Amino acid sequence: MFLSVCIVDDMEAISSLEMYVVDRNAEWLGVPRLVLMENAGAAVARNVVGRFPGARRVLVVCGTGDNGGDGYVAARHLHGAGLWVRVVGLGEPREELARANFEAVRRLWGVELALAATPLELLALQDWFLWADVIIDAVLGTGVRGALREPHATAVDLMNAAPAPKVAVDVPSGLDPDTGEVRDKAVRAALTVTFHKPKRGLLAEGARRYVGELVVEPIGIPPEAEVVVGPGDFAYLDFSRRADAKKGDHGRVLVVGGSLEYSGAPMYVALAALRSGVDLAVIAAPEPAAQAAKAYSPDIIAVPLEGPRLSLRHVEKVLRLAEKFDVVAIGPGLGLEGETPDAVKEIAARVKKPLVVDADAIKALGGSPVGGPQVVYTPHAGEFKALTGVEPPRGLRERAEAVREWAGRIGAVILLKGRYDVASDGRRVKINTTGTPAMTVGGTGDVLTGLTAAFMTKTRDPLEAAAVAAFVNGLAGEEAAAQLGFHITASDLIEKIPSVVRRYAREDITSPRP
Ligand SMILES: NC(=O)C1=CN([C@@H]2O[C@H](COP(=O)(O)OP(=O)(O)OC[C@H]3O[C@@H](n4cnc5c(N)ncnc54)[C@H](OP(=O)(O)O)[C@@H]3O)[C@@H](O)[C@H]2O)[C@@H](O)CC1
Ligand SMILES: Nc1ncnc2c1ncn2[C@@H]1O[C@H](COP(=O)(O)OP(=O)(O)O)[C@@H](O)[C@H]1O
Ligand SMILES: [K+]
Repeated sequence: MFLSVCIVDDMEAISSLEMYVVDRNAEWLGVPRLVLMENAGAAVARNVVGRFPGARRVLVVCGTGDNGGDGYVAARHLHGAGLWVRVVGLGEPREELARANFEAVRRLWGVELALAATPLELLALQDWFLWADVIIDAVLGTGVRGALREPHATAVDLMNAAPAPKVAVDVPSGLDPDTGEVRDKAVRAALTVTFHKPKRGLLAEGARRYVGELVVEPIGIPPEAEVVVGPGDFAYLDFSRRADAKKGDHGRVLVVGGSLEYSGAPMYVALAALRSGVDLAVIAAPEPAAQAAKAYSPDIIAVPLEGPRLSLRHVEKVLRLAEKFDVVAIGPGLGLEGETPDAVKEIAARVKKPLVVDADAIKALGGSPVGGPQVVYTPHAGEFKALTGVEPPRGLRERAEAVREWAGRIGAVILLKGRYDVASDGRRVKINTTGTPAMTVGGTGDVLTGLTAAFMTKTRDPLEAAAVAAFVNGLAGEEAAAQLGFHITASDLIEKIPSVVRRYAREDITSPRP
């Protein structure tokens, strides 16, 4: 199966953030989150009946988030299996999924449901905790933040004080799902039923006394959700702004590109970066391209490099300039004449900034690619061959394996563009499925470079920056093509970038800390 190549072995632990991303991307692939919740709750019910066959009386303690939602689903299934079920809710859920399952339980006259939003109200239900043969802990899961507040803390105390074995939903409440640490207290479960993959904290040293026996239950997340780029991946990018922000806080991109023959490519990169939400996009280009950029748009600042093409005599100036930027994109429109390849090599080797290497710069570096934790190559198939010496395989499985292998060898991120874009950092693989054949028009790769550089100012994870850039680029192309058919230009993509990003990114304005 193709995707087994890309998926880390299924007992691999994941973080709560990775779980959130997979969950949202499964939804984008068409698996409703309510289905995931139903499968999760049903898995809990199945394990309760399976592991405690003598149990008749079950108490389910539900928080106000989706962990609680799972609890309400489990309550309904256990009730349906003929057990005597009582439910304590620590407040009415706000989220629609948990709310839907809360409402479903509330209407079942055979299930006793009590709401307890304060420690006192919980203590009034103490006999329910003593009544139960099994207690299901559906208070907090991967959404836990910080020290336990009330009435959650009292709920944990009451559960731990009760003699009945506890079954934790996804994560024992109070345990940090990523580190396994317990800040003040946590449910000591006999059994933890976690979903899809174990959260890293469940396997941590010392977590066992809270986790008890661990069961990992599939909940219907397709393997593609592990590798596809989707709305969940925006969680890696920070688009928020502080009310007291100043120019440059939100990213400065330097584009090293252009030549006597080509002036448009670096402009596309700079304009795409600006539309992606950076504060400054500056082009360092040979004079003809710099003049063209200045003439074309007041949004672009162009620093002229004298002569018709990038040469060794420009290297020091470009390196000095780069110090004032967050990310450097090099390649579009440079050409490969004269000293340009050597100048590219020199700049790539010495620039101390996150770097996006595209187009002619990939060819210039071909034989001796530069690696680095913040280096991203964005080749199409021909440039991939120039970079690695091998044709990218045609099959998606083989393509993903080749990109992962070469990203590992070079020690950089490679985003191989095509019908499906395949990105890897040598370990993880991301596959972008958005886009349209209308995008074979010139310049769409430059737009992708601008998006990638811009997003690298929003995260420390260059693989995610490149993956989300490909996702946005493809959707921008789809939206432009929906209007214009196969007559789109790269400029049409740039115009669509803001609305695509705003659909998925959280663009909060955070009030500055006093
Ligand atoms: N992702 C998936 O694929 C699937 C996920 N699923 C399930 O969703 C769970 C994650 O749900 P989730 O994100 O709603 O978080 P969850 O753990 O319910 O807690 C949020 C609530 O707790 C509260 N709260 C937080 N910290 C607190 C504290 N210290 N002390 C007190 N309260 C605190 C917080 O309140 P707030 O901070 O918002 O005021 C909020 O109300 C996951 O573990 C799994 O079980 C399944 O359906 C299957 C598919
Ligand atoms: N046939 C296609 N279907 C969907 N998207 C495509 C297709 N061809 C290219 N793209 C997209 O167009 C963008 C540029 O790709 P490509 O044309 O290979 O680069 P360049 O413009 O550098 O030659 C990428 O985002 C890629 O995903
Ligand atoms: K829990």
